[in-house]
Amino acid sequence: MFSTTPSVTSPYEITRLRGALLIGGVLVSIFVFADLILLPESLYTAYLINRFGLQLPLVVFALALTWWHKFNQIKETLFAVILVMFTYVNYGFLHYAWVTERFSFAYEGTILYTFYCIFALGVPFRLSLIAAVINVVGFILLMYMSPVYGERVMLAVGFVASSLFVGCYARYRLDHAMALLKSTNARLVVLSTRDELTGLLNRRALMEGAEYLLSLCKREKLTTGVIMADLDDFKKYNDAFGHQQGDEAIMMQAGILNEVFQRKSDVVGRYGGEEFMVMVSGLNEQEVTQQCEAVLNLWQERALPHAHGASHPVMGCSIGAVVSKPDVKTSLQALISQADKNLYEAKHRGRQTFYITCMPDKS
Ligand SMILES: Nc1nc2c(ncn2[C@@H]2O[C@H](COP(=O)(O)OP(=O)(O)OP(=O)(O)O)[C@@H](O)[C@H]2O)c(=O)[nH]1
Repeated sequence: MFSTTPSVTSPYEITRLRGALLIGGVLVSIFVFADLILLPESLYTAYLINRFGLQLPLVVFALALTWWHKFNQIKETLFAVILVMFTYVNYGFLHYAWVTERFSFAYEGTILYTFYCIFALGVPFRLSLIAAVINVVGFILLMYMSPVYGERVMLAVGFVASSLFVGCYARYRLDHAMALLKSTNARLVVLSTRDELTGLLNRRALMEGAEYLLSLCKREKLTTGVIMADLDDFKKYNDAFGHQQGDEAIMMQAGILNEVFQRKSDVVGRYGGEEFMVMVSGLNEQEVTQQCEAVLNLWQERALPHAHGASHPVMGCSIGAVVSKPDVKTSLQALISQADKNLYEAKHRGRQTFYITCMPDKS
């Protein structure tokens, strides 16, 4: 049956990630100039190898992978792995600078990398936490091997550990808010497109779906059928058995329509009150006739006793249908109006029957 669920826009997300990776590469390069001012010249070669030979290629590698068809499936894990590798490459230089020159290279990059991967590249909470734990353990081991910051070692460890975990917690809150937003959105889509009683499309979504199917039929040169079904003597039924039981008959009608019109492309909805509309595609008059008969037969099988004084002893419906080979001028309103006329003809012919015509009329 026709669905109105919106699809995910991943091409935009990929473009955004490419932009974020490019900015990441530019940031690394800018920091190179800032760092070179502070570093002793003897460390230049090691530093440049570390940045341009190891860190930057990691960014380029991630950027190249964005063109891979499986990138979407691996991107979160990839960015988490890159975060750890990036950080450990930096630890390598920190260690080297200390061992060779007793130079205390800054540790703040560790925090910046984590924030960049978590927020700009979107590494989710669990992977962020795993990466943070690995990076904090690495930092503690590094401080154990080379006390780069002297008596401020504990302060550095505390600062790195708390910053990384604050980042992870913020990611957790963000993931939670996003999940809530997603489920609320999905709920809103259901509320705005579905009829509460029957679960079928409501009038607005029905019209949208029907317009869409009609334009598809025009483009693909397919026939289209509009079927209007209206419960018979429903006022009498309501008066005799009450509104609640009346609602159950309406739900029964929805169930019957769902049973008969099962194709994904079928547009099935509640037109209003006890009137329903279905739009089908690619079927000829004979096939639509069979579907109308199937609906009436299923009502007969249900054998739901009708109110005293109704035109038939059991509940059923009348159906008006129209089949058309639409052209550019064919409008949905014209099809509905013809199906409605046919419905009243079916009512006029004694109810629990159908009346079908073709548009334009073949006779
Ligand atoms: N229980 C219930 N009744 C509804 C609902 N929507 C509309 N109705 C009732 O459906 C009845 C429709 O009555 P009419 O338009 O006179 O049609 P009818 O009695 O079915 O007569 P025919 O269509 O000529 O066979 C009204 O009494 C409405 O109150 C609903 O959601 N639940």
